[in-house]
Amino acid sequence: MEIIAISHPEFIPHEAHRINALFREGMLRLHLRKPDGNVADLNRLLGEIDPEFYPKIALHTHHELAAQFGINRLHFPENLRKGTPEFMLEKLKNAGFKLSTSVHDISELNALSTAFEYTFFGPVFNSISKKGYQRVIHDDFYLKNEQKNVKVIAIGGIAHSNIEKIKEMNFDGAAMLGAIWHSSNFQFLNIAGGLGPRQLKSDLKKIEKLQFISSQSAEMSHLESIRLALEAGCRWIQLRVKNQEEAQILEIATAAKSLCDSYTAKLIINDFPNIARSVNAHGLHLGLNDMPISEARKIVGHNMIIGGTANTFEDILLRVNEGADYIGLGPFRFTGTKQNLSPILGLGGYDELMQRLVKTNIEIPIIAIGGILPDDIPGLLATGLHGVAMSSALIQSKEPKETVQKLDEILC
Ligand SMILES: Cc1ncc(COP(=O)(O)OP(=O)(O)O)c(N)n1
Ligand SMILES: Cc1nc(C(=O)O)sc1CCOP(=O)(O)O
Ligand SMILES: [Mg+2]
Repeated sequence: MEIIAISHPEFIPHEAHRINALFREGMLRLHLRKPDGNVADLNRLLGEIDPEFYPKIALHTHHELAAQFGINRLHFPENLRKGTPEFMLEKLKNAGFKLSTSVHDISELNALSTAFEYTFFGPVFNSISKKGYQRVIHDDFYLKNEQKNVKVIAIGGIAHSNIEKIKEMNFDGAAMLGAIWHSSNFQFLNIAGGLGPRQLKSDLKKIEKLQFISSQSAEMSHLESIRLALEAGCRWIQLRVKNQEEAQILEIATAAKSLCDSYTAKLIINDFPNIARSVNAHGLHLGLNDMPISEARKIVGHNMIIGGTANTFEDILLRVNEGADYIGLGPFRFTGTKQNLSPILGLGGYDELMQRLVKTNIEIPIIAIGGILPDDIPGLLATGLHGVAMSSALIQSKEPKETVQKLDEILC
């Protein structure tokens, strides 16, 4: 059963990053349908969508943009189909385009050109998004195979609650609009959940709420700091080595990986995508001055977690658009652990940024970082963030095990 998403008919705030996020969560196809949208606005929106998703996008209007963006899916709304000669459709198909169309009268289904890969048919239920758009079939409808010339995708009023019904009616798939964009959340995730990629994501890409950042001092090496954190109970370790040759960092990372493996903890490598890949780390963390996340993705692949640093709302949007799996947002207060700190956020800064995320429906785990002490955590969690990353407070704790136990209780 194919699930196809249809864009909101108007241009909506932060649309590109919502679309990027939906694709990353497992959306397999998006029909970009902006009936009144002009070519400049559509061009701008496409420019903001991650190019890796262009093969999954079908254009309803302004087909002339397909060549510019390397898009090979074209949709022919009913009127456009009726005005396009068969030989043109065949020519497009033979040139490698995948064509789709829309039908509202059931008798037209088996007369459709086989140049089309599939057609939308509906509304099968009363539409959620178009008021007064009433269904054209009854509850006991069954689509016979001999009625179809091409695959038939049900459209109109599709939601989580009726998707099973669509299967029973023998449709080949379902297209959703209102259930995605009229929800206050990324409803698609709930509906598409369990279809594959999202399941994979939830298992492999779980972000721990307590993250330890390694550090080196006259008293303690990176590996010793990692052992201290592991023995205390931390299960998410970020190796953050500064001012050393890459070959030496690789050596430390290799030892850190076997140490983490022996405690079944996750190792995240700071700054170095190639080292993260070489040691088969669980994740990679990149700052705003490091390699862009989209480039690092090409090195480490899609299954490795990539976290990105942010200090402002604009940084967060950038990280979401780049495909970050979590965001390290900081600094909370001054810390000597990192040089050249960004402006300090304080509790007020987290509160304001978290509220903006809720208002714009952006969902991504946010990890607070920078000079955090155990007593800061309840206040930080109350802003809605996911967890915290700490270095000095754990290393300097007189009783690291008790401290981690206390932190786990607060964070769980
Ligand atoms: C969880 C987490 N958040 C932020 C950072 C900072 O990364 P970056 O901005 O690249 O700075 P350096 O750590 O490289 O100095 C982090 N490491 N982890
Ligand atoms: C690595 C790092 N990044 C920060 C940022 O604000 O981006 S603050 C920071 C240091 C975290 O260590 P501690 O808990 O000792 O302050
Ligand atoms: Mg960095």
